[in-house]
Amino acid sequence: MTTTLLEVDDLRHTYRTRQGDQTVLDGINFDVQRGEFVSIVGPSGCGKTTLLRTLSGLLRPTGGTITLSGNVITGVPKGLAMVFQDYRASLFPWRRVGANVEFPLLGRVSKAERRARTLESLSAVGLADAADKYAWQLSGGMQQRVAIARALAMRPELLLMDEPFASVDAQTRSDLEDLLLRVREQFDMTILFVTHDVDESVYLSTRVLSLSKAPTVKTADVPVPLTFPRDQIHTRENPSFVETRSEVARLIRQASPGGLAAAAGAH
Ligand SMILES: Nc1ncnc2c1ncn2[C@@H]1O[C@H](COP(=O)(O)OP(=O)(O)OP(=O)(O)O)[C@@H](O)[C@H]1O
Repeated sequence: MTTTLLEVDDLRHTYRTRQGDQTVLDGINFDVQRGEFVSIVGPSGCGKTTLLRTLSGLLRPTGGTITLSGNVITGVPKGLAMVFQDYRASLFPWRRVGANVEFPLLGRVSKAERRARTLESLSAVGLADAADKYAWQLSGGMQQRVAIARALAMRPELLLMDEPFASVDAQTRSDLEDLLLRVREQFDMTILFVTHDVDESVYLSTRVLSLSKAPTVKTADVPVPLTFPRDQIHTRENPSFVETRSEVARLIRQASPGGLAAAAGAH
């Protein structure tokens, strides 16, 4: 039986600046069921980050409602964690890895529980031995694994990820994708994942939502007809993968005709 974890109803956001108003989200509707892995794709600047910021309670939308586990979000909700693209800005470089993972739990759970969760989360991302290192001593991919461990330690019902693998090299990215699928299963998490990468969206997800350019609406809700576990070679060769990736790529192209080439005036 599926149960709804997140409900987004007619979500709207207009930035009010000195240069004038800019409507970014223009009535977005979707639900996420518990256990789903939903990716969001759309043209650059369409408001994906704005959407995640409203979902995380960091930005109050100018219209619509967001409900998590039946509660309307009015501030930063419990049960939610977020991983950003820029791991350098999200970790404290001068703190040890263990202290970074533990940080959001301070004042929330007992010391023994913090220790246990930190160890479990770092083990899950393959960094149990790195707890005493400083974050600055780690590679980019390892730092992003620490950021994932920190999110896991919070035991979130919903994990929001904003292009988390966009700043690492291709091999590290594949490794992180597979790691994320493993920990999702181990921790029984629901994930909402923003990415620019069509292949990544299909590889990871149970469903892909595509957005138009701003003022932004949802243009399609594409189910991914692939089972888990997934495999970087075989899944990507699967005809269902190839077909779904073409569909998502077409949707993005339609949303942004000409793409960057048109924006740059290229022929
Ligand atoms: N704090 C803000 N004040 C005013 N305008 C903003 C603010 N944040 C974002 N915007 C504008 O809102 C629009 C959407 O930005 P947002 O970062 O949400 O898009 P995005 O889809 O995540 O972009 P990208 O794909 O390039 O990462 C952009 O035109 C941006 O300039």
